[in-house]
Amino acid sequence: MALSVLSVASEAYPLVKTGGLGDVVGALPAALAPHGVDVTTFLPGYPRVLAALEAGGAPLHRWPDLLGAPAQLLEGEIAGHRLLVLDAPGYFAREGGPYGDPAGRDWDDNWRRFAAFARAAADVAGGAVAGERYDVLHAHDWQSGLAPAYLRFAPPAPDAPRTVMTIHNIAFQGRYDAGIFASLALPALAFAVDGVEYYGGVGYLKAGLESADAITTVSPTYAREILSPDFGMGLEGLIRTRQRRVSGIVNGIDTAVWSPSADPSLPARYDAATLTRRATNKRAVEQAFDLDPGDGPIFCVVSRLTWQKGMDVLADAIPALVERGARLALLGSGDAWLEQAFRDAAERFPGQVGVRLGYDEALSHLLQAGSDAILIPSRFEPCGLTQLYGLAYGCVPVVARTGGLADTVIHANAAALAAGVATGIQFDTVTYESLVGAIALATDLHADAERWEQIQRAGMAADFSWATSGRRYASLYRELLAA
Ligand SMILES: Nc1ncnc2c1ncn2[C@@H]1O[C@H](COP(=O)(O)OP(=O)(O)O[C@H]2O[C@H](CO)[C@@H](O)[C@H](O)[C@H]2O)[C@@H](O)[C@H]1O
Repeated sequence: MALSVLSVASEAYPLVKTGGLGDVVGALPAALAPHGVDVTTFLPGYPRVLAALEAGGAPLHRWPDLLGAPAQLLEGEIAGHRLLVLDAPGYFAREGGPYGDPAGRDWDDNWRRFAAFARAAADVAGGAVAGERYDVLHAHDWQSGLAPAYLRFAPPAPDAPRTVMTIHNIAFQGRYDAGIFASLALPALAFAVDGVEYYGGVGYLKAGLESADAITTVSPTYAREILSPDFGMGLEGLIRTRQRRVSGIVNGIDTAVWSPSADPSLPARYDAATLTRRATNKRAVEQAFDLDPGDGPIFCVVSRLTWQKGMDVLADAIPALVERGARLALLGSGDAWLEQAFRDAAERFPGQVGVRLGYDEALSHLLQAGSDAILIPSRFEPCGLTQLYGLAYGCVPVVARTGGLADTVIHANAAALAAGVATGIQFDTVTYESLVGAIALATDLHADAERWEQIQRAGMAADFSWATSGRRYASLYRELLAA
């Protein structure tokens, strides 16, 4: 019998995406359908999510007072799969992004917005909404972290769903003052070390990790790394005590969106047998980033510009990159001082460094299809998707050996090159020396066209579709139900 899952998240591509979370949540329904799992996605009713719903559908449920504001439940579709939306204008009818105003400042009431969202998700999955029944509630990241806690502290119900909490990014934890607890409508006993209490305040991700039946993160290496203080960011103790319930399931890529042979954003489509067509895309990258035309390698970056992503080290390495005859095309947005550092670099090296600050989905596809290599010097990376897109597009990933980057790229050492299995370049520790060393190695390998093509082809032949990981999530859900 088909198993039903409510996938609860603050983003899902193509309706709302600020990063990898959106990609993964958007891909899960199609990834799980072949394994007999029906996924319904549950999203907050941001203006662009509501705009995508067909007008006129009657609400499935109404909350007169959901932690302080009225709300209703609407139904729609996302990429051919079922979608539920929490329409709560008091919380979500705002200009700006999912988490902050148009200037990028976080909303002051995020704690209440995502508590209300999680409360509603727990109601939907827990049987409080007529007609809705789920075997599993799958919560993603801190914005949904209270949902497993609301279910856990609800009165016992015979067919309560099992719960899964997935960590996409442990750096964002949803940590608030103890003063908000009274407004969360949880029983007093929930404010405890093994409940939602976190270092004297309230922790949303912590609450989910403590309450869920299973914890997953998005690569096996990262699942091990978060047991240590360097990567656990304060949650390592809790994760260690629940270690038996933790697993790492690597993200796949949505091949309906990311296939160079069928990508509508590309001037020239291609596959592993027609790699020479990438030259047309490379010319388009040069134009889009005001780079001098040339045969030397173009390194690209598609990233949030933050400390996590090692962007400060990259900014330092730009002169060395240019000195080796390479060019850089960077698309990203994030911390103001990093944006400024890259603007300065583009001014200092016109024709060699091109920078586009902002978010541009189509341009991110072009960069993967026209650049020679993608630089990912992350200090930590739960899985990473841009290296997977790079592999699929013949844009060779140059990555720090951490988290999912370590799990998905085969380093071009002599043995891997001789065996023809190398798919990219890895380097240890995110320092200036190691990054410049990796850029130098990539530039040298690129100069040997035959060898470079072998690396590109090996990456393109690797399977990062959802086939394997979809099966692993389905088995996890089934194990929880059998337990
Ligand atoms: N300026 C821009 N314009 C257009 N597109 C841009 C962009 N900046 C970034 N993107 C896109 O956003 C996504 C980023 O995904 P990642 O997985 O690389 O990192 P992120 O840290 O957001 O995700 C977190 O969650 C995911 C999902 O689990 C984990 O893979 C990851 O390790 C974890 O940090 C990619 O689709 C990328 O192309």
